[in-house]
Amino acid sequence: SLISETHAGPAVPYLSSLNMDPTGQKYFTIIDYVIFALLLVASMAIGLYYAFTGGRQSTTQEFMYADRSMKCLPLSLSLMATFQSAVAIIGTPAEVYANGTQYWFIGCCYILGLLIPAHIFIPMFYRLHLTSVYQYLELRFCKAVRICGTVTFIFQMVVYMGVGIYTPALALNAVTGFHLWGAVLATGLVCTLYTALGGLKAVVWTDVFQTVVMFTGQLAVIIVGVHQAGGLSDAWVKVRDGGRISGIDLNPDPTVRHTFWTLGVGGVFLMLSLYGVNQAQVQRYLSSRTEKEAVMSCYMVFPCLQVALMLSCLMGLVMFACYGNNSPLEQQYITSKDQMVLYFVMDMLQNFPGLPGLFVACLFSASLSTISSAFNSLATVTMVDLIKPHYSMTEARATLLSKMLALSYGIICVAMAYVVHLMNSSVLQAALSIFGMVGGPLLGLFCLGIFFPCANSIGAVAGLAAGLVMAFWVGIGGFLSRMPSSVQVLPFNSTNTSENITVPISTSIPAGLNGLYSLSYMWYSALNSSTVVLIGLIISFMTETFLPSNAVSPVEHETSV
Ligand SMILES: CC(C)(CO)[C@@H](O)C(=O)NCCC(=O)O
Ligand code: NA
Repeated sequence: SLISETHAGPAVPYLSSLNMDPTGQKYFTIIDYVIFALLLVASMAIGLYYAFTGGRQSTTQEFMYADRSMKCLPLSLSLMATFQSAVAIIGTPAEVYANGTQYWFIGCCYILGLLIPAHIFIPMFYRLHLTSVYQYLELRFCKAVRICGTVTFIFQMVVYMGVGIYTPALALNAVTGFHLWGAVLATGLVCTLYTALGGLKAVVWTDVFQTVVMFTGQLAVIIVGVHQAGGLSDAWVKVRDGGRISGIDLNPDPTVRHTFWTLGVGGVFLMLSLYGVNQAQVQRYLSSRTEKEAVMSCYMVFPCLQVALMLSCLMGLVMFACYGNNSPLEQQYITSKDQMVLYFVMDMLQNFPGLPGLFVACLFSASLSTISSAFNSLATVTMVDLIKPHYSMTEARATLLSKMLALSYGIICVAMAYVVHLMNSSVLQAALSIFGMVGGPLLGLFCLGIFFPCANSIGAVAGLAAGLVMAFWVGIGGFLSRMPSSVQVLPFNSTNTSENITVPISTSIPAGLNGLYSLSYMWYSALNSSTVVLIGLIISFMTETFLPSNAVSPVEHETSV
């Protein structure tokens, strides 16, 4: 069976430190399993519904772009759900518990991070009537640049999918003994099936359903948690006295992980790469009935994201109100920060049968909605950018092939989960770093094309390559140089967060390379996209000057806009 109720001893070594109640109260009850199963069944049912209604997914237009007939409300929920996975649900509360509400200021970057896509990227892409966002790169530069863009995107989403599917399964396994690979396979299978059968319509409508489950689960845990902490005012006093309510940190030092500048300004570039030029999102904009509706759906993402952010930050505060500085991590009931939330849920909600199940459904909803969007967008770009230009085929065959591609990406996703299993990092920072390291250069490539008419194809390819090299150099260099401290347990026992900050300050003005390596991961998008633009411009200038002009052949720039 997929779900085992007993622990596999040696496969999960840290379970011995879990201090399991001998009566087994931290295990799932049958109601919890039923609720989890219901989530999978309902998602599957939505997929089947769209497989057998409408055009029955018989054209690529329907499979990839929902016949370009979507309305703004479902689209906005789906846009939010795409990059809101179990990573955010688990990672944000753990971050807020340990370091206070500073991370909440990331909400500031949503303003420009959505206004710019709504008024610059969406109108342009929508009017070009693109089949994939990378087609723009061919219109602006040449086919080679398009293929580079597509391959970079595939890489980004495949890695991200691995993190997305593995995170909830791992946390669940560590805290409840829920079978790790059973959970990975169950979600991978269900998600692949409804995506391959129901196309974008199924993906969007399951996203809507899953968003509701996600918000409900979080809200339920917060309400019960506040009750357990002794009510609202008691909870507030505890988090305030524990120093978890952070004021705005205006420290301009770009190496400090979370300040107003890294989150509010660095975050804008992150948002642009996700909500401006990422195929998963652009596909949704392109599938709306009108351009106005596409812009509206982008606007509507703002309140949805704020609600999601608020719920996950509140969860961290409630956790602090319940545990104070006696974190389960410190007590060694768990082994990593990412297990905190589930431990909290299992610990506090024991007497509320069904609630742990609802929260697990919430976690998996968050991940299913992310992975399904990834499958669909990956199948789309592989078909439209890599296969169709080279092989002519009938519509029926193209649709069948797209469905097969969605299935294949499902298998790749499970394989990636295994790769992530071999690595070990804080999931929230890992996911946001991937966005910055691979999404950042892609953002730079689009900006080079859109804002700099003088850039040419050679410059674009060279710029993208330089951006990716910079990304991996700084990203991996930073990861390795932080290795020792990232393994250490954070100082939970200090009562004041400002004490946590003063420790590293003495060594925080490193020279040369170390300075670059200690750059906050929130600046990765900005750094890498600027690198692409800068190198792209320099190389364009050099090739225009030193090569005969017909050697670079820049294509007419956006004549149709
Ligand atoms: C990407 C943002 C900042 C905005 O959508 C947020 O949803 C987030 O922190 N996501 C983390 C990655 C994830 O949840 O998979
Ligand atoms: Na999601």
